[in-house]
Amino acid sequence: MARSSPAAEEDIPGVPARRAALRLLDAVLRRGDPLDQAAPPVLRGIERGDDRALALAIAHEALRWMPDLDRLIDSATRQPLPDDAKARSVLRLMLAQALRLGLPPHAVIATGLPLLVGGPRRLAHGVFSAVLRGDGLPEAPTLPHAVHDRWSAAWPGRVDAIAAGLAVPPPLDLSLRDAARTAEWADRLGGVSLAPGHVRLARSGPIEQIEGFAEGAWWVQDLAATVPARLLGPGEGRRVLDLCAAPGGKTMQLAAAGWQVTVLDKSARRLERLGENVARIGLAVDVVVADAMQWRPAELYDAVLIDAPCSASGTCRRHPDVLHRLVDQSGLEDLQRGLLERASGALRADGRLVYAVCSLEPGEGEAQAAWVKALGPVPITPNQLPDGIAPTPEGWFRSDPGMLAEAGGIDGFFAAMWEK
Ligand SMILES: C[S@@+](CC[C@H](N)C(=O)[O-])C[C@H]1O[C@@H](n2cnc3c(N)ncnc32)[C@H](O)[C@@H]1O
Repeated sequence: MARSSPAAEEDIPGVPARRAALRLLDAVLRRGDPLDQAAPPVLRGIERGDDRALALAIAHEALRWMPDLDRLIDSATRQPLPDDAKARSVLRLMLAQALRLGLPPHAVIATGLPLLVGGPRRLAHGVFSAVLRGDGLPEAPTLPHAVHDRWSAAWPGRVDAIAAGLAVPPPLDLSLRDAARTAEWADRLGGVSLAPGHVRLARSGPIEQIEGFAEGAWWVQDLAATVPARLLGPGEGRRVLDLCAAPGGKTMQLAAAGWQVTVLDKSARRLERLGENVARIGLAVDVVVADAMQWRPAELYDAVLIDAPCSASGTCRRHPDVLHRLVDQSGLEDLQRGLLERASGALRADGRLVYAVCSLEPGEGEAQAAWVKALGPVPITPNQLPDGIAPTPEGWFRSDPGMLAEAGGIDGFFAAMWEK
């Protein structure tokens, strides 16, 4: 049989999406790029929205289940493929499609093997078929070794629940512009609410098609990420500094709650997105593009919210790439302390400071909160948190992806509050 040329294979429908998924995997594993950052240039050449979504879904599931997929691959080869072998990556993607996305094996083979032009296609075909004849994946993904060891030490007894929380892609959480209409929107969208101003939907797909998007009735935001702004309560026209604000999830909550918001971020590009988001919701804020470590406020604020840059490991349900990119956090931890000092300086007397990170690393959360000595702690109360989550004994908020399992889970987050 004549071998088909690479160009002809590229024409097979579905191959470009798989090729894009392979490039995404490569960007994360080889270059350490965040998937969100790698995706736009990789997906730009793919015309159809559903193909772009498929490429992302394949990469997500391969990263979410990678240690388990690797174990299955190794169980079906006499000589283990090197970690960075293209055939291993292609097999991870093929198995993620068959075992996680439920795509028919013949379609997976037809669109997967063309990625191995001139490579060990026969071997890949054999391994794929052998794995499909086996027991498949466990109920919960196995965490990469380094992550498992670190979280076992940090959260004794929680690591299995955290891994179980990663087993399925999370639901879609919406924050409402008008929290007084929570029951109405939950009903209209067929969702459930776990806190005022929050609606959770089981569905995924293009968010633009969900009712209320065009009129700016809501924005997408994980339930855990809504806690820091909730802690500050209604603004009643008072002034808040939203430090490290882009792309603006917490900004919109604060503005919708009646705060006069000044947002600051060092990324002009991310602030552009914040501007679009805020405009869609019909809110207005003052914007400062600056490095928070250099900027000096002209006046003091009634409140400051720091949503500090961090490892983002708490978002591993939505962004499984963070499991494979976790690096030395010491630089970030220094920056977080610097931001805490700067923020205290921007607060007026009696002003409140909230510090938050979407991290499961205690060094970025609990240790930073314990380090703050110059301000008076304001313990978080149970009614400030979603039902089912209690404040820690120190009066902080700590969530992890194993919590609220029956209700669809929650991201890992930390928040603490002080008064000057
Ligand atoms: C966790 S994200 C903020 C998410 C945002 N608060 C929200 O709710 O949508 C952290 C942000 O910190 C910004 N950032 C990092 N270092 C900074 C610095 N030194 N000064 C100002 N912003 C910084 C990043 O550009 C990024 O937008």
